[in-house]
Amino acid sequence: MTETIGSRTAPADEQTSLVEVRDLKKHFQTSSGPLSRLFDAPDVVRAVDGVNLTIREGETVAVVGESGCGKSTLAKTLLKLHQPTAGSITYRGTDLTDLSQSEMRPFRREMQMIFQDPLGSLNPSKTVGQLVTTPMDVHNIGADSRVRQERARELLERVGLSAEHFDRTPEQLSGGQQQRVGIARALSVEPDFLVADEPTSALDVSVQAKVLKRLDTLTNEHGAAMLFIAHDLSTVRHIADRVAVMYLGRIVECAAVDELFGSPQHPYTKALLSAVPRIDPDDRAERIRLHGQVPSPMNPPAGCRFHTRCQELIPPAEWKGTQVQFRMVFTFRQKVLSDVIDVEAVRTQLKEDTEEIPQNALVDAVVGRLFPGYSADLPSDAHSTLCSAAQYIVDGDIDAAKALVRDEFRTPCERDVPDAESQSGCFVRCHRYD
Ligand SMILES: Nc1ncnc2c1ncn2[C@@H]1O[C@H](COP(=O)(O)OP(=O)(O)OP(=O)(O)O)[C@@H](O)[C@H]1O
Repeated sequence: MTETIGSRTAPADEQTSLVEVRDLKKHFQTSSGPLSRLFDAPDVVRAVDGVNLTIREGETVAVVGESGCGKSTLAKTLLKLHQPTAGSITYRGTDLTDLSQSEMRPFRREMQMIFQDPLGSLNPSKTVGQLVTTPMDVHNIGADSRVRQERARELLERVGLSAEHFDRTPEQLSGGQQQRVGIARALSVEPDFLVADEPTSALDVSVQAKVLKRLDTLTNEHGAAMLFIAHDLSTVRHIADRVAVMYLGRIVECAAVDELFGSPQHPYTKALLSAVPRIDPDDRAERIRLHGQVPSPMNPPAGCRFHTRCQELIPPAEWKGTQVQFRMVFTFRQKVLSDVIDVEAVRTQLKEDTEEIPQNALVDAVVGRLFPGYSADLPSDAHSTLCSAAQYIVDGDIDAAKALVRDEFRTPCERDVPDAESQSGCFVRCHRYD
């Protein structure tokens, strides 16, 4: 494995680090995957698989990525709501990794979480007032219950609720109001570190911006650092200082927010950004469509995990065509490897046009189904590999087809894991930046 670093410029104002996450892994054992059904052994879901992240005092770091990439697992593991499989979590210089739940208690006040589903995270039998005062009771904040109630009222007002909400139960509130209670409750114990897991995704679009603004203002006023989890980049632009882009259990790029939006480096970040709606027509970039599906975290691709979908996939040194052509033959390879072709369906369709199908017409049709372009423009040796693989498929020898394309269309991106480590907390994990 090579150690390759793509460093980005550090933010100007270096601050003391509050949370340090090093090579953090959280794997789940499950018995629902194909291997476990076959061999009666648990499959391993590599939900978080080698995350390095530094969060500084008072800083907001956003983690963004598609559904299932491991954001929530990262958030929960970081707070020790899940026990890490490997790696370390350090908070203000204390290694939390192996602390028991009781040893974690002193840190629970300082590290608070705001959940995605506000109602699910609020005890329905308590009033709003009780929900905000209870954490203060537990952690002994404020001289007596009168002071705590006073503080709860003040906080509820600051999140935009009024005295009339104080005696209601969560179910009597709207989603936006419930999430405001969640924010007030988390802030009531004066945390230094907040983890907000998609705090507005369950809310109406009309209230999302208001709740976010409130969360941002209050976190800044309290001087708390925040890890903010979001699906899409547009949500985080105005709230984050730094953004970490996550893909299949790993962070692929981390940069100061303006740098990430102004000059994204990782091909995955570029693709995510191209999907962000822009108001200014001059600012609109062409949408980058990624290839194929997100692979399973039970069986992630070797090397760079993004290579199977990457639009900037690196061709091997001996490749004679263009990068775009290599990307196309690689798509052909991926389709062969994942058994997407049904030769009988191709045969049936050809039969609609002609009774007697010439052998090479069937091979050409299979190539046409699997290759996303005009294959005759390819370098001749690549074109003949495509035809040979299609011939194997037509002959029913799918293993030979797979072996051929696997050998002939290799990319350096699948060889090594692009690694990243930087003092600044900003990096790109991509072989293009080796
Ligand atoms: N307790 C669990 N047991 C088994 N697999 C799990 C468990 N929790 C999460 N996973 C799996 O781990 C992977 C990452 O899930 P996670 O919820 O962390 O992703 P996410 O990026 O937060 O997704 P979303 O944006 O949809 O919330 C998924 O494949 C998920 O199915």
